Amino acid sequence: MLEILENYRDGILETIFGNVNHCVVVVDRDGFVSYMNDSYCDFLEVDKKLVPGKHVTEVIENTRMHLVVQTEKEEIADLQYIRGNYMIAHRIPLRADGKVVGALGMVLFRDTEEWLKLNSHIRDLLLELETYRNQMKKLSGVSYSLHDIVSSSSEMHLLKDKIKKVAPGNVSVLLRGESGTGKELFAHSIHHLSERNTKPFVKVNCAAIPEHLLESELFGYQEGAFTGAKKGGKPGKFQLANGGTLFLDEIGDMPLQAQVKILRVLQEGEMDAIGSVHPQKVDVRIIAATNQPLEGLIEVQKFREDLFYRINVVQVDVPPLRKRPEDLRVLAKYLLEKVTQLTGKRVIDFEETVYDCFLQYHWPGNVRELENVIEAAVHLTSNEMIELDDLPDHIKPDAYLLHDQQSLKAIMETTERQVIERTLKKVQGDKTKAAELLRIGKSSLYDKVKKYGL
Ligand SMILES: Nc1ncnc2c1ncn2[C@@H]1O[C@H](COP(=O)(O)OP(=O)(O)OP(=O)(O)O)[C@@H](O)[C@H]1O
Repeated sequence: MLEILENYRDGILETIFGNVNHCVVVVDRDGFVSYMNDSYCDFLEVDKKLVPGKHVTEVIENTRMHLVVQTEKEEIADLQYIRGNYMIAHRIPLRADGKVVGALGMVLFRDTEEWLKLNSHIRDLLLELETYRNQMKKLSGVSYSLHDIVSSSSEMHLLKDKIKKVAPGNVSVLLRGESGTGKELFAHSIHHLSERNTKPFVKVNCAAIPEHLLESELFGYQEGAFTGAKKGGKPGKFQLANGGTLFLDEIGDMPLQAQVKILRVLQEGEMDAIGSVHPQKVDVRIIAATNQPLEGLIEVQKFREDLFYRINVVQVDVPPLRKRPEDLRVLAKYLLEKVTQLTGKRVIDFEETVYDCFLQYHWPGNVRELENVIEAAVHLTSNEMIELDDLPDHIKPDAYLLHDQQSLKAIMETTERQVIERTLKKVQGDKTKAAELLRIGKSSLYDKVKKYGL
């Protein structure tokens, strides 16, 4: 057996994988393609002879093969956004002599349509499930699950794994991260994956409710509690969420008085509606979110330390978009499809220069800002491909050159820095590849990386 494998390795690989309908790819330890079968080459429309030796990220859109070699963890039946649709793929680390030497990737279904066709017998089931899911969303107020969180970065992958682990329990979760990073999507997903998912998911935006109304919003009131109180009283968000999950968004803006009351509910499981003399039992799971440094608010006595420890049982940090450039392409495509479906306008993709521009911009408003930029571009463009001209000026790389009165040397250096930074991001920090792409010597690239502190 060993002899056959050693002498006829390529022939055997080709016989096993070459004749199957599935797409198969093998990469080495550094993520360079060692083998790709005919089905995969045909699907990607690439020349089979040119593929070996290329980095897998250059050949396969949104691939995670190079990451699987690093994480050494298999990914089974993962959804991967490619050529305008989701395909279903396995990625398995290849081990030899106790270490990972590469990875094997197999596409089980090239798109979700193929999956549905091949599985006509479960199609009805899927449709039925979808109907129930929609009904449940309406009943419980949940509109997103982990599947709706589009990403291809390892940071988000790890985060989703963490969510899957903490969701089933009853522990309080504190979601931290800049505005627009997707904290609310994670809150929905936690509820969706918990045993409480048939019960309500209720959101309170602590920053949007005026301070004097917050308490009655949270705890409700009894009839006649104050002048102007509604007949029959009004239930608060805690009562509405009973048995389910209460999502306290922007918890850093919660007034101190309301914080004391919330703490009591969390500690004793009971609350008082305004004007009521009898405490009421409530059972809610708390998920809180903030983009403020709560520790700083504790120091200036705007946030209670005891409440902080109660809600911060598990902390989930959602990274800003600029720290996960691998997500930009998949997110941009996903959001483009979302926007075009709503507007009905046919726009199919972005020019490569637009993706480059997205990579160099720092996205202070994160995914929400990306969505707004794409929405505006779809409205402005007259083409099927979004071009640089369709983007707002402030995110374009040359906006700096047009608006700033600086010396030519300073402008050239800024441009050089941006180009190097962008190229390094594109090749995941591989300096040899970056030097090749920029057609400069490796030592020259090292000097510039040092000079600009990249
Ligand atoms: N990974 C993602 N995949 C798909 N859509 C996303 C993703 N992340 C964010 N979004 C979208 O971006 C927008 C902002 O997300 P969300 O409201 O969850 O952010 P947030 O962190 O809660 O913001 P804020 O702190 O301002 O409340 C929403 O329209 C959401 O659907």
